[in-house]
Amino acid sequence: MSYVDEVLEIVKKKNADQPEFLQAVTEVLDSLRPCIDANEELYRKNAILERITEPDRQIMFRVPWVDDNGQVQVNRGFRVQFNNSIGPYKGGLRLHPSVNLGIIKFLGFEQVFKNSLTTLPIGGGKGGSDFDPKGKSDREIMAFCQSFMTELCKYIGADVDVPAGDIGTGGREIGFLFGQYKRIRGSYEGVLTGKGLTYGGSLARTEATGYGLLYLTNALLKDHGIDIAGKTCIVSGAGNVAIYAIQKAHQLGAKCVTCSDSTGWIYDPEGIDVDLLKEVKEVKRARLTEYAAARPSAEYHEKKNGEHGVWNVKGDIALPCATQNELDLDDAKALVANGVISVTEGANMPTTLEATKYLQENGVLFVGGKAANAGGVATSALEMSQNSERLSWTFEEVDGKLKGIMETIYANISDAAKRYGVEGDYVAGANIAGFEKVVEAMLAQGVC
Ligand SMILES: NC(=O)C1=CN([C@@H]2O[C@H](COP(=O)(O)OP(=O)(O)OC[C@H]3O[C@@H](n4cnc5c(N)ncnc54)[C@H](O)[C@@H]3O)[C@@H](O)[C@H]2O)C=CC1
Ligand SMILES: O=C(O)CCC(=O)C(=O)O
Repeated sequence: MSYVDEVLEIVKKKNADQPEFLQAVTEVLDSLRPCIDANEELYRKNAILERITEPDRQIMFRVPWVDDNGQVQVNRGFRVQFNNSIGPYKGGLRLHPSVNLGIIKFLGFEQVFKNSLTTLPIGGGKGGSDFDPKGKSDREIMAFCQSFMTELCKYIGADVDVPAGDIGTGGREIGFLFGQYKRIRGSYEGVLTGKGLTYGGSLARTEATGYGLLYLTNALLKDHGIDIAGKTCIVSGAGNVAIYAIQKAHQLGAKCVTCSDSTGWIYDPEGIDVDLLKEVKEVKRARLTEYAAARPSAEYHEKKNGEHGVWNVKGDIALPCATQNELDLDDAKALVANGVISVTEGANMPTTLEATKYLQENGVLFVGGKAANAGGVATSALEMSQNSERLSWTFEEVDGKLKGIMETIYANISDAAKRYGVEGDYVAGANIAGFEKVVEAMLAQGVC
């Protein structure tokens, strides 16, 4: 049996109840085959695959907090510190009722490769809670964040582990978490990224994941002789990533005609109005029905199970920016039938394994989230640099570095795929390029 198959079997046995983690590991190890085969003896002797698929540590804790009725609520908190071979653990905190250990492990595992691709010195980790921020008052959010950080603060630090935002964790939550860390540890340090601009945040971090997604998409299309200007984009999600992806796509001359949230989706043939979307989602934290009510050109569709939603809309460029496994095989078939040119993932693992395979086999240019959405964490690393030197860079400086990083990521994943004889397979290219750097560091640091 090959080394990859042996380790896949072990991982499946050890983590049988964690489907998302198994999906992420299967995708990575399968696509690493050419690289592993070329170095099998060395990697096997050093148990590289066994070590890279097992987190350094998994922390789970109780998060008690008091709601507005005086009732004590209890949630479960997680931080998975996956691999710190190339830098301190780095990755977001997800607050969503669906969060469990397997989901945090899949996200932490992906973060190891993604962070390596950024070219910056950051290891991989992820955390979160099954707490649902929807419908909570600001005081309830603060109570939860303070309790969560009271436990988490024992395990993190500017040179140890630096959390950030993800689904359900935005500027408001990062502020409450930072305040509690400072209060307990007595240290004013860059322990979180995505901070407000008055207390150590970086310009362009809010925009970075969405902007970075478009910088990479543009580099991909250019390399294939395609002009992004004039193209139609289909976008899912209506949160941080989706909003700034739409904004940058419009700046580049494309038109985004859809967005979605967990209850429904919008088709707006005149192009999504970003200012209105920001008002509805960032300021009012409301549903997309409010967007439709204020915009005569928009149609609102209630989400129905089994329907393709935004993936049925005809477009050239698909940008999944909501959540994992939101684009399945049937959706992929609908996209191909409608002539989609590219799919670049703003979310983490939004496309199922079967859908990815179908898109690739049908000639769609496909770049997975580890490369395509790396602009967020890359800019977080730039925030860490600014905190270390006690300086703030201009928006143009940060945005310029972000663009350069995304273009380098595209060049590196494209080159890695070519080196291993799988030209144009950007999933394999990203996994190989991310893996090579981490493994070199692991080998240099001995058995740990
Ligand atoms: N915020 C960041 O810097 C980064 C985020 N990501 C990933 O991007 C994705 C989106 O994250 P954010 O925009 O930050 O979160 P967010 O909380 O700002 O927004 C998430 C959006 O997706 C929608 N959504 C959630 N589940 C959905 C579903 N089942 N169907 C349709 N819409 C759904 C929500 O209603 C919300 O509008 C996640 O997969 C996250 O892990 C990846 C890299 C960095
Ligand atoms: O900025 C960060 O550290 C985290 C971003 C993130 O969670 C992600 O890349 O999925």
